[in-house]
Amino acid sequence: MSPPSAKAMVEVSGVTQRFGTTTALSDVSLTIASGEFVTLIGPSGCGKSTLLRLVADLLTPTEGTVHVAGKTARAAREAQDYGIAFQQAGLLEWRTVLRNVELPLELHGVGARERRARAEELLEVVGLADVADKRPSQLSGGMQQRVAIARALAAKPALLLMDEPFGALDEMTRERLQDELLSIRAREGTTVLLVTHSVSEAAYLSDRVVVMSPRPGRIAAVVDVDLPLRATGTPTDVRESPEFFAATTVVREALRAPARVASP
Ligand SMILES: Nc1ncnc2c1ncn2[C@@H]1O[C@H](COP(=O)(O)OP(=O)(O)OP(=O)(O)O)[C@@H](O)[C@H]1O
Repeated sequence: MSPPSAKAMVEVSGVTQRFGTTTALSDVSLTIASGEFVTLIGPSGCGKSTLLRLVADLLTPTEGTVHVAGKTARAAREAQDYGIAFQQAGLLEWRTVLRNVELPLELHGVGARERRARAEELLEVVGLADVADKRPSQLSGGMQQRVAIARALAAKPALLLMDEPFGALDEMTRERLQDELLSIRAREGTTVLLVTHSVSEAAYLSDRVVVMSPRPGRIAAVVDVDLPLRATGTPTDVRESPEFFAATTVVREALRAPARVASP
């Protein structure tokens, strides 16, 4: 077995995941470079969440290996090398919204004053400053998801693992948070692995879109996305650019006939 490579943030090698008689993933290998933004897309049940959970060490692969930041997935979890925002927000009901966002900072031993300032800043970013003192159950599903996103970002992790983080949000909030995520990523050099069902979201955010096929889940195609206007244009320029439309077309086609590696 080859050692994990130095510059890879995530290295999944020959992973098969079985649940009883169900093979959720079959021989999946994926390397994500440090600073890369990769999305997983594919039909329901193709194993996207399973792959994310393996990287997060919430599952141990039946076969194969997973390395994160040059360590085993277990060691990376223990070192809290990544932030997680999953479909179920997973907030702690006995803590206020603010104290939920502070949690990863507490675990990293950050002092109370700095913790509070950072959590307040992030609640501002996700547009929830005014509900900082509420309990999670007093918030709508979309608001809870935004708290989970703020919490995932709190400790400025080198790696963000996100499972449909924008799923329950209205279109305007979704686009605003997508842009916020891109600017945080540009600022901090964060590596992101994100699961989505949205072709346009995948094309808009990613350096690479990994298209998965169902039963058993495999990587069917990898689409490189290059949107030159990301560097110089506004979000609207990017969303209306021919390169963006070309990328969404290639991803859509790969989803329909997933059997090749493609580039727009
Ligand atoms: N803990 C588990 N126990 C048994 N089967 C599981 C478990 N987790 C996932 N599966 C099965 O593995 C397969 C892949 O599930 P997974 O949730 O990874 O798919 P997905 O692509 O994320 O789906 P969706 O897009 O609907 O969220 C499915 O057949 C699912 O039923």
